Order: sequence, then C-alpha cells, then structure tokens
Amino acid sequence: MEKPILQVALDLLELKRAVEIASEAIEGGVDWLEVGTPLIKSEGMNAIRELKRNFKDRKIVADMKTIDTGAVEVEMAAKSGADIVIILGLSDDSTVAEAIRAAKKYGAEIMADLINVPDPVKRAKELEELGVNYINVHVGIDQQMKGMDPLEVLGRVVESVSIPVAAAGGLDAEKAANCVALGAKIVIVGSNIVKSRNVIESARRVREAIDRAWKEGKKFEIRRKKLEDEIREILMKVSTPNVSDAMHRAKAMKGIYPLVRGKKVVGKAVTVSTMDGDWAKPVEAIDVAGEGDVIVIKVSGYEAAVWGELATRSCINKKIAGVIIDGAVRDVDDIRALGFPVFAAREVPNAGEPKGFGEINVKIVCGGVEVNPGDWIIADDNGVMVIPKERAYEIARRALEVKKHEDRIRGEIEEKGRTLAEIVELYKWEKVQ
Ligand SMILES: O=C(CO)[C@H](O)[C@H](O)COP(=O)(O)O
Repeated sequence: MEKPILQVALDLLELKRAVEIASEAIEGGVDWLEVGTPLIKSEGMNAIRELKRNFKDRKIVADMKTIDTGAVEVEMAAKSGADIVIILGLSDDSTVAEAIRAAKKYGAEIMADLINVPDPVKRAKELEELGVNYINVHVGIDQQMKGMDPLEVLGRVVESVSIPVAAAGGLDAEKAANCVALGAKIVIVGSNIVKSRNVIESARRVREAIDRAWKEGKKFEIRRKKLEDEIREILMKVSTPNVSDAMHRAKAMKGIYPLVRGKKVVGKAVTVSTMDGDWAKPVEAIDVAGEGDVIVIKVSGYEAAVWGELATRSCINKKIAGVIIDGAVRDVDDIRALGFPVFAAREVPNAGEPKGFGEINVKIVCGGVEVNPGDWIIADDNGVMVIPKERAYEIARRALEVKKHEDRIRGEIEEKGRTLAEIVELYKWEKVQ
C-alpha cells in the first residue's frame, strides 16, 4: 500500500508567489502541485507552464474545473504541462468522455471533482465507469463557510469506487488525517498551507499527520464543537477589520467609542431600547443577559446617562462580555478602573430617572446599524460590528480566511522586506478605465 499523496492547491492570483510557495510546500513534504482555478483565471495556461518548468519532478495538477468543451480544455492544460486535469463531475457525460479522450491523446489523467453533485456516490460510480482516473470529494470554499465538510460523504464514495479518491475542502492536519482514515489516497490542502505564514511548517504538519494516520491505521474521529462555541472561538481570533472585510466592507456602528482601550468584546446581543436618561431597562437587561452576552442599548437622546459604575459592576458579576450604548454614560473613571469594556456615544455626569419605558430584546438601530436579539457583536478599538445571527458562522469563517491571508502577507512584508503593492500586484489589479 502506497503512502497517501499530499497535493497543495495553489489558490493564488500571483504567479511569482505561487512558484515561491510551491517550493516551500515541497520542502515541507508536499508531493503534487495543483495550479488552482484562481491562478489559472488570473495567469492562464502560463501558470501551468511556469510550474512545470520550475518543478519538473512533480506531478502538476491543473484545476480547470471544466464543465464543457472537455477536449479543448484538457488539451490546452496537458500541452502546457499538466499531468492531471480536474474537470467537474457535474459535466455532461459527453464532456467527460471528450476530456478522457483528449487526456489519453496527450498523456494526461483526469480527476473528476464532485463539488455540488447532488448524489456523489451515484455520480462517482458513473464517472469511474466513464473512465476517469481519480475522484475528488470536494467541498468548495463558499460551501465550507456554511459549515459543509468533505468528510461527510468521503467514506461512502471511497467504498463505492475502486479508483483512487482525493479529498479537498478546508482540510487542516487533523481533518487530512481523518480523510486518510476514511480511505482517501490523495489529500488536497489549499488555504491551510498557502495562506500560512510558515508554509514549510504547515505543510510538514499535514504531511506528518497523514503519514501517521496511514501507518497506524488511524480510526476516523470527529470532534465537532457546539456551533455557538465555534463561532465565539473564531471571532475571538479575528478583528473588526477582518469582519468588515468578510462582509464586503460593511460599516461599523457610527459614533460609538470604547471607554476602555485595548479590550475586545465578542458575544450575542441582548438588545435594549430606552428613553434619554431612563436607565431602568438597561439595568434590568443585566438580569436577562447570560454569561458571555453583550448588552446593546439604543437611547432616544444623549443628555442624561443610562449607564454608570454600579451597572458595570453588576455586569462583571454576571460575566457579561461588554456593553454598547448609543447614548450617554457616566462614572467613566470608575468604569476605566474596572477595565470593563463599555462602548458609548457620549460621556456626561448626570443620570436620568428609572421610569421603565422601553423594551428588552427587540429590534433596534444602534449607531446606525440594525441589531436583533441574538445577533453577534464584535467590538475592539476599531469599532463595533454587528453580524446577523443567520450568517454568524459563515461570516466568522470568512473573517478567519481574511486574517489568514493577511498573516501570510504580513510575513512577506516582515521577513522578505516587500511592500504591500508589490505582493498583491496592486497596479495590475487597478480598475481598467
Ligand atoms: O478548488 C478549490 C476551491 O474551489 C480549492 O483548491 C480546494 O478547496 C482546496 O483549498 P482549501 O483547502 O482552501 O479548501
């Protein structure tokens, strides 16, 4: 039985960086190099040629994601140096057949990607019968952000075909080892290697994990955390700029500032709507909120405080994560001394009366942004972002991808002395007028 193959997916836009990262990945133990679809779209067949030229002893896999004109696309990729061409399993059988004919003619092989295929087991069997060389159980990057995982169907596909099966989609060392335990012969890793600050180390970690799983006949293990814990854990790793980028540059709350600098708040919103100075509902919300929640208060004016030191102390007792107030607060020095994260619009010395107008856990607009009970709040020195609860996992995952991408670029700036414009080829991507 042969050792599992580790394939790195070079999902980059810049060819120079792809060649550099490929060389580091090989040093870390990668076997095959995949020219990722974004790289092919950005650089064309030249990307395949360049990788083949630089790495003659490696199999070059071209992720063409072909869905039509099977022969033409496979011919293009094979003539440019691809040893394996990836086509979509969703393609019509005639496209698959044409792709296989072209591959045979030019000495290449075909890998069929099952991304978005409604019945992966059935289609895998059909694709094997049509003559593809490899099946790829793949969950795409956008699908990963919704929590989909290739491990869900991998085992069933492996059992239903006799050709080698590859697995791809958000794999890290632990998941890659699980893929091997489920019978994958090829493990494809993109983001967790190419966006890493230390590509050699990240590739090595995956290499060691899959080799161990293969040698020791590892059993498949799944340790899925509670969704809410997973969201919180991811959001604690990212910043509000990461979240804004992940939400297509969404805006933070306007005019709300941290009273205490250097604090980060992550949690689900308990919302409050109240009148200027009426601190009854804001304070009652402390008893409604649970550990780790964030109280978000919209006040109808800014003349009298609805929050102060004693409310803050009560929050600390209840382990509430933070308070956001589109209104006025007082006892600012005490709050600073307590180090509890309060974000507010205005500071005043005078409190109002606890009249009890207003409501808890209703839709509010705070700092110009709609907040519903249960939405996720992330706040830091840059500002306060609201993530609608329905998209919390997806946005958290996307923000983490933004962070990984920045970590890699930060590394290139710090360690290789490059500039940002150089790394991302800024001039090339300026809008053509
Ligand atoms: O084909 C792809 C996306 O369509 C990627 O190459 C594949 O998903 C592997 O990358 P990652 O490990 O980041 O998911």
